[in-house]
Amino acid sequence: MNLIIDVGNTRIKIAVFNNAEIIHNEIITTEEFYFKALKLLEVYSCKNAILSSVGNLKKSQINELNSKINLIQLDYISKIPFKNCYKTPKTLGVDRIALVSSAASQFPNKNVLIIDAGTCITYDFINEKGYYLGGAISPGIKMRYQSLHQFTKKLPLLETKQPEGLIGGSTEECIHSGIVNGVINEIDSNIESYRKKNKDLTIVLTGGDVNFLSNRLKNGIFANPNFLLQGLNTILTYNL
Ligand SMILES: Nc1ncnc2c1ncn2[C@@H]1O[C@H](COP(=O)(O)OP(=O)(O)OP(=O)(O)O)[C@@H](O)[C@H]1O
Ligand SMILES: CC(C)(CO)[C@@H](O)C(=O)NCCC(=O)O
Ligand SMILES: [K+]
Repeated sequence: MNLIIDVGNTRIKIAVFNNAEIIHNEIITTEEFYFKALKLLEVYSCKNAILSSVGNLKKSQINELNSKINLIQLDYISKIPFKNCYKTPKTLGVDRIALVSSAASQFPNKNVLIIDAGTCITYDFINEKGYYLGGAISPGIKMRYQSLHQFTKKLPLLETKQPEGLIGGSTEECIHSGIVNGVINEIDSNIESYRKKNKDLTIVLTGGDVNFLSNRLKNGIFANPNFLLQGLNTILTYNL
């Protein structure tokens, strides 16, 4: 059994894999981290673990866990199942390394565009030769709501909501239209651009907003909320 930990910018996800199958999956807080990890180690008698962090987790918390189990901390020197052509490999987010590893293992010899709609929306492209070329980073849905509120005097902080239509008839409707229609147009139009350049393109959508977005986007997309966790499990297996 493998223990898989994904420390995102907003939330920590912890999972247990039996070979390629997820048998436990939950979202935890920073405070719960050590207790929950230890508990899962024992309950499932995990032998190996991997941790990817782009967020806040204290070094001491990681060291504590490291003393209990063989823990791989994903970084830019970890062994990965693709060729990294990013111009600044040292600054590439480890979450993106995990997503691309997932694509390399689940869709070998395919052009794959991975869209992770989380705190940020990231686009990552790996070609059929297994070369990772990069992609794009833009603000996530929640971040867009927060920034409109934070950087203006008059705009309220709203929860994500499907807009009634294109033309917002009130302050709230205008915000929902601007953000949600904006994100959907951004994603659909990026997909179109990638499709024009790559005839045979596999598209994967993941991240905290996957459910909100998947039926609002144009067709032909694999929605998989566990794509990043699966990538971490792939890297762990690859490094043992
Ligand atoms: N219960 C929730 N708490 C926070 N965000 C949520 C929740 N449910 C859905 N979301 C959405 O998920 C997004 C955050 O995604 P996710 O949980 O993947 O972020 P994360 O843990 O920071 O991971 P990453 O850093 O990889 O994006 C937010 O934009 C928000 O709209
Ligand atoms: C882009 C985020 C914030 C998405 O979680 C993360 O992957 C990150 O911190 N990346 C570092 C910059 C880069 O990937 O080039
Ligand atoms: K993300």
